Amino acid sequence: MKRINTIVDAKAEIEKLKNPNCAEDDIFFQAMEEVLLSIFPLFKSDEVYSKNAKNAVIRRLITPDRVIKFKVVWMDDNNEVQVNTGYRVQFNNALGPYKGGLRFHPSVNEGILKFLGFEQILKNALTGLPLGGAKGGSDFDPKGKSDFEVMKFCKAFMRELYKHIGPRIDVPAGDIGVGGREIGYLFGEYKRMTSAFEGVLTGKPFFFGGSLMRPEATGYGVVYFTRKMLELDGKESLEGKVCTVSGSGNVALHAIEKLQQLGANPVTCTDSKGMIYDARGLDLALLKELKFVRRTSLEEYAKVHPEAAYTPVSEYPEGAHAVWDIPCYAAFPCATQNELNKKDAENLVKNGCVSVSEGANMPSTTEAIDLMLKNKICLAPAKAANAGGVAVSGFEMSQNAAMQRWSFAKVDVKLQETMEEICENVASTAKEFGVEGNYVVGANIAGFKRVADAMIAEGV
Ligand SMILES: NC(=O)C1=CN([C@@H]2O[C@H](COP(=O)(O)OP(=O)(O)OC[C@H]3O[C@@H](n4cnc5c(N)ncnc54)[C@H](O)[C@@H]3O)[C@@H](O)[C@H]2O)C=CC1
Ligand SMILES: O=C(O)CCC(=O)C(=O)O
Repeated sequence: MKRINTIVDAKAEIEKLKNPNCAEDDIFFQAMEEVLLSIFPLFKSDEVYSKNAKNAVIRRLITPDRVIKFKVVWMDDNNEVQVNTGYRVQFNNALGPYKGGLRFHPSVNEGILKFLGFEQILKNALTGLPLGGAKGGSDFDPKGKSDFEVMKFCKAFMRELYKHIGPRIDVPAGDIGVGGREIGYLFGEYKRMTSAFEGVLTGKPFFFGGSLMRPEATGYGVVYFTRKMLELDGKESLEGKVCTVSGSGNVALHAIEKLQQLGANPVTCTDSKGMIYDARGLDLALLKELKFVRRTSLEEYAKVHPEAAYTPVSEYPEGAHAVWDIPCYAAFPCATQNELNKKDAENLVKNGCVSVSEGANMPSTTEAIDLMLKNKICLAPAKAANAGGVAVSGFEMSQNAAMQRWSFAKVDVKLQETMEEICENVASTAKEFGVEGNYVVGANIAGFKRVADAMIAEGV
């Protein structure tokens, strides 16, 4: 990359990196563009990054070390053969072993995993732990599959993946569609294939090496980050405030749990079919039963609580999402990428929302981010706000390596410290680069600098 003097130079260089023949890469490009444009102040102020083209840090950073793609063949309950595609994108290991989740969802393709892997590099750097960045998964759809089918798929998936991972090489974890159940099946097969009982996956069930609090970590971490961000920005705390949350999976339900513990009132959650709005406050025990045990739709919630409103996705005007139209003090998008668009951001601003904290990876579109920042919403970007999950994964790796088990309280204290340190680091980086209060730029610069310095130090 040539020397970049202006934002126009930066945009022109980024344009050259686009792959016009691959629509799947659009989402990866969205993630990359957000980062590269927002680290522009760094290029202007620090010659190591802007002038030292021999290191080609940007080109090296945006190109995955390798993309592993494999066939997964398994038998369903009718003894029919099923074929899926499996992937692992090992993106960058400048700071430590490749680390990042596995996603099982029909939308999974190489572009989505490249976007998630790229974000993971900078997120992992922000934790301060020795972790590189990776992501993987499959287009397998766990919805409607029996427990036995999920097990057979996981085992077939690991029979290919095990060749490429290891506790000092690459340590996968969960993401959408992959929780404790799936990690348990994957770990069982890894052990069978290698005879090694080692910390090769995180998010394991507690009885064979999982860390206490890993299931809660991402959702709790988002709330800890938000609490600190509001304090630093001199805003009122979350106590007694109405909050809106999207999603109803691992991240969303644990964010709701922590919000309730801090005295806030989370009133919404969503799944791919619709939204629950319960103004009296959500019945979390019921949500956990519906989503973690019965694995069923949110529509069931309204059958138990007819006072709550259920809005199916189909009933809402095109281009906006019902959940972001509910007035709130703080919003927590915790479902999936690009679930909060410009129209949604306008609704949040109109209704006086003070902060938006991204529990999901890249839930806000570029236009939504611009609009929220322009309107002075405190925006906690995913790579900082949801880093609690991978941080506790890092703690799980430490416990496994030392053959130790830490208490829930110990992990909780370390998680709170980590989220507060990330928040302070991001806030002070933004201030240092003249964009005080802009956590998006602060997170991108702070994460990028740590990885880039390691890449420059290791040479080409
Ligand atoms: N599990 C973890 O530790 C971490 C997860 N994340 C991110 O958080 C988000 C949620 O992940 P999890 O809660 O772990 O997954 P999950 O599988 O437990 O739940 C997924 C959630 O996303 C919703 N969802 C999925 N596709 C959707 C769609 N097309 N439209 C609307 N809703 C949809 C589901 O209804 C569900 O609420 C994802 O963006 C994931 O990458 C980020 C950091 C760590
Ligand atoms: O725990 C991990 O290794 C990764 C979690 C993850 O996939 C994420 O942070 O998006």
